[in-house]
Amino acid sequence: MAPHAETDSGSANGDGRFSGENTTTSPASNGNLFVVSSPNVVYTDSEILSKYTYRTTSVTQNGAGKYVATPKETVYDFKVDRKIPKVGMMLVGWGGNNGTTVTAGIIANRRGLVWETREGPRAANYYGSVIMGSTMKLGTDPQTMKEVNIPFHDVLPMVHPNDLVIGGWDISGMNLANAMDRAAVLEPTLKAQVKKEMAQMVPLPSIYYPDFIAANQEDRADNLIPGSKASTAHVEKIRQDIRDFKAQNNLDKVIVQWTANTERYADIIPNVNDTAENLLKAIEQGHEEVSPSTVFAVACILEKTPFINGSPQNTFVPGAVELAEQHGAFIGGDDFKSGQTKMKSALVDFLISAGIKLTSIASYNHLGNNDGKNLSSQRQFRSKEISKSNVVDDMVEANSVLYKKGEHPDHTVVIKYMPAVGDNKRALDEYYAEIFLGGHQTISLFNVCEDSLLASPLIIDLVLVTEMMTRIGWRQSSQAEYRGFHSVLSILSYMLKAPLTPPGTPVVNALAKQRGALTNIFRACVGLEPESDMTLEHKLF
Ligand SMILES: NC(=O)c1ccc[n+]([C@@H]2O[C@H](COP(=O)([O-])OP(=O)(O)OC[C@H]3O[C@@H](n4cnc5c(N)ncnc54)[C@H](O)[C@@H]3O)[C@@H](O)[C@H]2O)c1
Ligand SMILES: O=P([O-])([O-])O[C@@H]1[C@@H](O)[C@H](O)[C@@H](O)[C@H](O)[C@@H]1O
Repeated sequence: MAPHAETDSGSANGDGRFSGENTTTSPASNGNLFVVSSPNVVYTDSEILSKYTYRTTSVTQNGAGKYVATPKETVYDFKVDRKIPKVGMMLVGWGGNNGTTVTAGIIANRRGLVWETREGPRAANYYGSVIMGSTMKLGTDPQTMKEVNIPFHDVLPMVHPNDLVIGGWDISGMNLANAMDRAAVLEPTLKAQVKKEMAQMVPLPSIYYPDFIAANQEDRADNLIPGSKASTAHVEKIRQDIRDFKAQNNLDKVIVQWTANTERYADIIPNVNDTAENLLKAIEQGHEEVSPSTVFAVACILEKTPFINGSPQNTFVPGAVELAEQHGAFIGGDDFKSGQTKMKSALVDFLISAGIKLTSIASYNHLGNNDGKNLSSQRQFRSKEISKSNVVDDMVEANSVLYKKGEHPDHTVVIKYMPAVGDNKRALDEYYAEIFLGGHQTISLFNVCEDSLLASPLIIDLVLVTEMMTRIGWRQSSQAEYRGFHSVLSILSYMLKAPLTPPGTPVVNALAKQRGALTNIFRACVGLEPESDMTLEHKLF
């Protein structure tokens, strides 16, 4: 690859900051903060081209049953489209606690709002967003030997959330200002500053198949597309809604997220939803087992609009995954990982990788929002119980020193609906473990999660990362065409409880590994090695 060249429109300033072009209204999205000086990285007006050597270790077993570890190198070419597009975020369940909260939060940030609270003034921020609120190590200053860390958002030319155009659907026709009041999440002094704008926002009518969510949701359902089961007409209506939203707002692309109620699991039925062809036929025939979320997924796939499932149900039945692969459309899920489970995946990772034998997890919470009301119905709770329970599997299976094959900690999940606490979920967890010489360690946690304020930044991260993935191409040899990543975006796993992965690939739930994958894939796209904590430069001199 030719030595890296900076074009006039993207040149390093005197201080080495790279002032990229295609700036938008938001300062933080104003190109990259840095430039990579490498023969493997080329900056053009429209692209970042990098050659990346991916180093892994292939492990086999020899005749004597001994592992043989062989270092492997694969050279990839990555291409990043540097033009930051105008992006729409369409939420299914826009009138819910998460939908109203994330909408108010983006408006507050866009306008730089400050509001009074009992503890004094508070200013809009994106805390809790890994992309907007965290940093990554770029490298080390050779003079000072100190780490240089940059905002995560600056590693690639990503969209700024302030620039997102927001819309969506809800079975409740309440405008966003009244729905924000219904959610009872935000301070009145903040609501007062955004309610005028939000009162103009009214969710599009949506599809409602009563059997998939709790019966106690029926009283909200006053904003419906006719029809109480799947149909091709429903798919086409949703596709048209997406096209209309894109045209009305002059958007380059749209990302759709499901933040509507948790549905019951759909049965996987041969000749119904097991293949793409059967699923489309089942929808055409109005099969009762096709859920609203799967209809939305199919509509988005056919519209080549990325679709992310923020709830725990099995939206992506095998036929939906196959359809996404056939159409080269991005899908991702499942179930935002906001508070109790995020803590669990970090704590379990720490305990087991410290050689402490976790033997039981009691995971209880109660909450009083509409999500909790929906989950008070057993079939909807079951969807959540699955996503909250499976999050430790990979960490347990990876440690054969502590756990025999098939052995795992006891794990129970309890969720109770207690209206009085509203959106401020109380999570009570007990982690019980065996330690040295028959000892025990008991960790009890009381974790008050303001659920929508924790989930809303994840909705933003999912949109920003998904949109970025639509602008990244890869190939394995210079003769090949660039392609997109696999349709199933497992790179999103850090934000999700039950990560969806390409068929046949393993699920990684360990939080540090998930963040490492996100960080290092984005670094690779600008030709940088994975973050290494070896710091040999501080040890070998
Ligand atoms: N907030 C969190 O911490 C968190 C974390 C993980 C997952 N989740 C999941 O996110 C989802 C939303 O959470 P929430 O607190 O905003 O719930 P919510 O009940 O306040 O909002 C859900 C919204 O979806 C609407 N809806 C239901 N069915 C619909 C359909 N078919 N089409 C369009 N709209 C529909 C409802 O009217 C409601 O306004 C839930 O499934 C929840 O389990 C939330
Ligand atoms: O905090 P977390 O484990 O990510 O998950 C939350 C659950 O604890 C809560 O009971 C449920 O109502 C929310 O939708 C969310 O799933």
